[in-house]
Amino acid sequence: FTLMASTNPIDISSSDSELEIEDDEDKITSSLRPLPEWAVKHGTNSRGHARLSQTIPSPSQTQISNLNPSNVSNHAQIKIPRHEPNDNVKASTVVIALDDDPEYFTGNGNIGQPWTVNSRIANGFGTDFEKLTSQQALKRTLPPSLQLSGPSSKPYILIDNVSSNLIRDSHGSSNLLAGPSFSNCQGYIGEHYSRGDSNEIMMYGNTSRILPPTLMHGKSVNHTQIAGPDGHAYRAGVSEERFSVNDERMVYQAALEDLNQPKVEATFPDGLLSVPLLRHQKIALDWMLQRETKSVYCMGGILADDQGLGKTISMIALIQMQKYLESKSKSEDPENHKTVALNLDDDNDNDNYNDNNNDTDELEEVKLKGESDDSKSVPEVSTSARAVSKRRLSAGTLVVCPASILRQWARELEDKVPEESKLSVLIYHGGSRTKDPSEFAKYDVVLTTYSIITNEVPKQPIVDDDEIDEKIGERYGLSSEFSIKKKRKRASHVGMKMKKGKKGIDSSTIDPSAGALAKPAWFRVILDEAQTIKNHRTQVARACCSLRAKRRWCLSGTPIQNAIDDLYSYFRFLKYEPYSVYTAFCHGIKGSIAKDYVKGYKKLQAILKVVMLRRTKATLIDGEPIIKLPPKSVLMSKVDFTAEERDFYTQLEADSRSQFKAYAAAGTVNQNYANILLMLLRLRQACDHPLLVQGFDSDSIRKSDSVGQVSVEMAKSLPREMLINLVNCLEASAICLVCKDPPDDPVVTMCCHVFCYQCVSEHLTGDDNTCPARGCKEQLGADIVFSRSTLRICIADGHNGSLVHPQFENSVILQDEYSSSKIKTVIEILKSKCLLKNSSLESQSAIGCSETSLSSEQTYTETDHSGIRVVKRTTVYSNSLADRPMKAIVFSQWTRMLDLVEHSLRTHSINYRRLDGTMSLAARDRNVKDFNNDPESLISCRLL
Ligand SMILES: Nc1ncnc2c1ncn2[C@@H]1O[C@H](COP(=O)(O)OP(=O)(O)OP(=O)(O)O)[C@@H](O)[C@H]1O
Repeated sequence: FTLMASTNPIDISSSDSELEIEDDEDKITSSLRPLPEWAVKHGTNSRGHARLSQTIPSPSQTQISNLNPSNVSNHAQIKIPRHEPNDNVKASTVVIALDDDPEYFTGNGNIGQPWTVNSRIANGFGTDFEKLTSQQALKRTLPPSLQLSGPSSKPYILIDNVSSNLIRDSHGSSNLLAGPSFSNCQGYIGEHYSRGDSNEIMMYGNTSRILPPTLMHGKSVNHTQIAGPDGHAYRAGVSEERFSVNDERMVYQAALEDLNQPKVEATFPDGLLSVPLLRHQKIALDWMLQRETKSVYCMGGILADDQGLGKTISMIALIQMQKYLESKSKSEDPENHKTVALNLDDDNDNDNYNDNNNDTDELEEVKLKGESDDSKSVPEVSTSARAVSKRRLSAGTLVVCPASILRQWARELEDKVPEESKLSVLIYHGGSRTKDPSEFAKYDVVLTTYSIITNEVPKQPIVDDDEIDEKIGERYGLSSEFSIKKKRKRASHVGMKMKKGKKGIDSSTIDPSAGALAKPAWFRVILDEAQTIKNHRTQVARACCSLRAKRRWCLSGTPIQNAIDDLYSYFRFLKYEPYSVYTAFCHGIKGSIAKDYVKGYKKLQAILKVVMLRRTKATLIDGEPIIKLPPKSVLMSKVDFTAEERDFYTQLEADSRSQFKAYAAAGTVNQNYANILLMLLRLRQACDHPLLVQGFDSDSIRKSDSVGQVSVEMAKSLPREMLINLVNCLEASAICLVCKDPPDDPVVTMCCHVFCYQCVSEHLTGDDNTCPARGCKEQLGADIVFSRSTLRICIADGHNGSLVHPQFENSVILQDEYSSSKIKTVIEILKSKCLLKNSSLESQSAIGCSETSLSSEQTYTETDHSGIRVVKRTTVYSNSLADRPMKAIVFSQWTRMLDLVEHSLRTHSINYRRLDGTMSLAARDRNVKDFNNDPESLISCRLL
């Protein structure tokens, strides 16, 4: 994902599907959004009520006023600008956020970094992690009566007693390692929401708002200081939530930040990458090379740099460097090279299994270098007699990532590696992917997704046995060492059994159902967005742990999202002994923290130090921030309704109130929980554009849905209770029952099982039409698989009263062509911030102004107090944004809103590209490329 000189966001709030009840609910909570009195007061469900009251800062009066037409929250948020360390930087970017969704500012993901524009952004709201969070949130909030129906849905993330209290933030998730961004976002949210302002477009620009010091870039923010136990510096950025000296999160965060960072930079030969590595990336490279070559066991680790610091490019540098060193050592000493280099049979994976496994020979093909016609730089396999006798299939580097960033990896490999040292890359994805594992040997890098790994690789067993061991151990006072030995014994027993009986863990080479990916011994496996495997009990985590690899890496900007347990899954994948054994992890880490958290976290710090490298944007190297970004400014614009829009909103609110009262009078609030959330959602939609509130016809459903018309027709014919039941099933289920990942494009079957649409679609058209849920024998068809939007729209259509009031039926504000107040404001901002500036730039270039360099490396010498001369280097970035063109990103939560914004963009001849979750990977990729590279476009708005 290509950097732009700076980026200003415009947010209209968006997710991939319409009418996101659970997102709405989640945001209500996460943003401390005031709720209307009628929704709060009657929140009779104890869980829901508790949660609501927790999140509402002041009681009813304020809440009511905030839903009054004059105070309706109608924000659009604009972030302005940051630029990246990229010489190719072409433009500045405005991010406009319509719909007041503070998730953009939670430091969670790339949205908080407008300068990293890539297809991940599309993922930010539509898929995996965010979805999971909101689904969980909804699940927690839904009354039991709404959760009973459908298949039992286990919570996806199990939070242990030890850690959940320690690290949950006010959103109930993540951010443990978020460093200053965590504090920033708390501060920001506190500041923003405590003011109770409304009807605003929020804009991040160079002006207006005085930001807390922690938000100011360019200031040398001392990270440890922010996290430090005295709390002073921290307080500057935190207005809503204050931490006591003894707050464990602070202790933990300080412990982690205090890790002694390595400082040695690798010497990276010219010509291997087309861009120079930044200093922190060279340091990462050196550290990774050390881990891969000097470490006796666990050859790899966790690169946990903050989002956007260039983990991908650091990894590509590692791959290139290893290839370079290999060819160098080969040319210098060909004989020695043969026997020493890269003996994949030393695979540290599955120790007990890999030795002497002659059983597998007959099932394996061999692709030793030299036997291949196309002997591109396949990692070399030792030609030692032992290795040859074992005849194991080998392959290069496997990168596993979410589907949404697969193309981005490919693009980075393409763009950042010059022609003369190109890496051969295979994208292992899609129905027509090869079934021949020997194909992998032809490529330096194979890119694939977590879903495919889950489908193709046999899973390791769940570690529950260990837990039993642990309990027994505790009961009888056995030491953790004893338990570990016991576990090892048990593991070797399993290994023996596998050798003989061909069953048990990692039967990849003997399990006929194992797919191609499970067959080779990989030279290196990289898990990008490794938090995907944070729950070690999930199939995806167990499948990743079964991959056979010599070197293993986890990349994650948020390595701990929920609990210390998250780390266990990485340790298990990395084979980081002894903590890769659950008992050792529990005794050695969780137990220590439970006993004395200060000491416990210090210990964890030391344990992590070995395998984890983490830097944030505020990390200093030799007193200098590792990356210098221009300040991010936030500008909030208040948008007034027109008289007609205000009438519309007032009427909608009145209808919603009376509907709610009717539920309350009938004692059916609990049963109508989903409807109540839907009513709140409608009110928010009305702030964007009244048309969003109107029901959609089947055409508009089909336009944004993967399910077909037959499904819509069937849904229309179902009783309302059944539709609600299906919605509940869909929203209570955090994982797809086929791939065991958070569902991508989730659908629910009539038998109440939830899948990714892609996962279940094979069962709609293939030979086997039975439901793929375990034990379910229901026949499936396209007519009984429903998407969320189909269900919600059908529910809403039969829901008199809360939709458009008859008096507005023919109103002009309900026309596609109508440009709502908020859309008008967006266009105004785009014109004033971008078009004006860009046209003046154009005229400058016409009179011969040259583009200034964005960054340059400067070397200078300093004499320290002992008289030693120290050579220092620093990268200087141009602070001037004035000479760069401006690009903009417009977010919305609703794809329908994107349609409406698009309409206005076209009307005003503003060039744009669209990006949303309904688009194919190829289409997304094309649009991202266009957005980044198209010199024609003065402004490209990516609508997410
Ligand atoms: N040395 C460099 N020169 C030029 N561009 C760079 C450099 N390092 C990183 N970038 C660019 O910065 C952007 C962010 O990098 P990257 O995606 O690797 O970050 P990341 O740490 O992997 O982020 P995330 O946690 O979101 O995955 C990319 O567009 C990348 O090409």
